[in-house]
Amino acid sequence: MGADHETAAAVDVREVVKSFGDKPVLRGITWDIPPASICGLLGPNGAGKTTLFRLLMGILKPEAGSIHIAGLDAFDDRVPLKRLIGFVPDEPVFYNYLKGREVIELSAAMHDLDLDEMWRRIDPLVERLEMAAHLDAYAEEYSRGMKKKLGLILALLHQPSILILDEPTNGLDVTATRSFFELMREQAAAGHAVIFSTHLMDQVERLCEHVAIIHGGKIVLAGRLREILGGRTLEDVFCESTAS
Ligand SMILES: Nc1ncnc2c1ncn2[C@@H]1O[C@H](COP(=O)(O)OP(=O)(O)OP(=O)(O)O)[C@@H](O)[C@H]1O
Repeated sequence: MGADHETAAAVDVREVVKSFGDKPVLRGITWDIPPASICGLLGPNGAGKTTLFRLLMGILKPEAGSIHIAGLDAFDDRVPLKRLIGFVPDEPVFYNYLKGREVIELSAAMHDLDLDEMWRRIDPLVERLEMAAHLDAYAEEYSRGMKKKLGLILALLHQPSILILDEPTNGLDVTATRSFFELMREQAAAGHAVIFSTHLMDQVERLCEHVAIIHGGKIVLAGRLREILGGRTLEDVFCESTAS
């Protein structure tokens, strides 16, 4: 797989190209994401982070190149991959006629989970995210942060080995952000890969072992955060990498 680390990559992206109409967005993305680690994806507005995540999720198909996740093709094998991946989109959207509890149960049914077992497992997470009091309200009426929390619960419902999170802490309050950090560290400690996009440098510095910066349709910098920083701040590294 050509990874720059000892273990096989959880996600292996090779020379991926994607355009919208005649507008090229990704011009040859190559990126290895190791298992059992937290990787932050940074990039200026419009750099293509969400587009790349949609490609990883098999929502979009690359025009050229390949994406393999746990050895499966991200587009052709997108249905079996749903069992391995938990995804939180930038702006989670829910059916307007379902309460939070029903959204969770629908998602559990789609993953073929036993409801009693699922609730026993998920209740502590619901408590940690302070969502227990809101599960009988309609999810579409939730605040932005509450929608993110429900999205995170859904992403973790089926115990995926890879988490893909698009700006996961957008809208989260201080306590919820702290809970999110703890949860992500637990996921990585359990051997799972966590990939998340953000504009918040301090979150990457506090949470991530690996980082990647996307700019001009390419990954311009990727690797272990400590080695990349070399004593500089991530903000400095980011500004240098995205200057041209
Ligand atoms: N469905 C679409 N149709 C046309 N253009 C699109 C579509 N989706 C994204 N784009 C364009 O692709 C480019 C990358 O967008 P994307 O949302 O992937 O960037 P991003 O890095 O996630 O940005 P941000 O940090 O602002 O969230 C932008 O120029 C955007 O306008």
